[in-house]
Amino acid sequence: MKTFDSLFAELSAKAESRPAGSGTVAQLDAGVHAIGKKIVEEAAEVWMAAEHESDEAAAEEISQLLYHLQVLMLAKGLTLEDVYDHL
Ligand SMILES: N=c1c2ncn([C@@H]3O[C@H](COP(=O)(O)OP(=O)(O)OP(=O)(O)O)[C@@H](O)[C@H]3O)c2ncn1[C@@H]1O[C@H](COP(=O)(O)O)[C@@H](O)[C@H]1O
Repeated sequence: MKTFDSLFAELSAKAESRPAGSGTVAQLDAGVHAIGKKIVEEAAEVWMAAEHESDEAAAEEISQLLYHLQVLMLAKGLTLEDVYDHL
């Protein structure tokens, strides 16, 4: 099963190797402003799913929000440690 850390390692490698067809590379190329808008959109979907949909739907939306947060971290050059320092 994929974890937060293993997904970050996977996305870091994609950012480095820039494989064709990667949505992550496309998002990184779109930049911080576009990624930030996606985060706000995904956060709203988490809220709506948690309040009005199934637990499974909420979990799926949460996974998408975590993914987009990681893309923003990569766009900003932030590491897991940079974030974990504040937990
Ligand atoms: N976990 C994710 C993940 N979660 C969410 N997303 C993206 O977020 C979008 C979800 O947004 P929405 O629900 O709003 O769907 P949508 O409106 O159709 O999205 P868009 O039209 O905005 O693309 C999906 O279309 C994906 O593009 C993800 N994209 C990739 N991953 C994982 O990241 C890894 C690398 O992916 P690639 O870079 O694409 O190879 C792989 O392991 C993937 O499983």
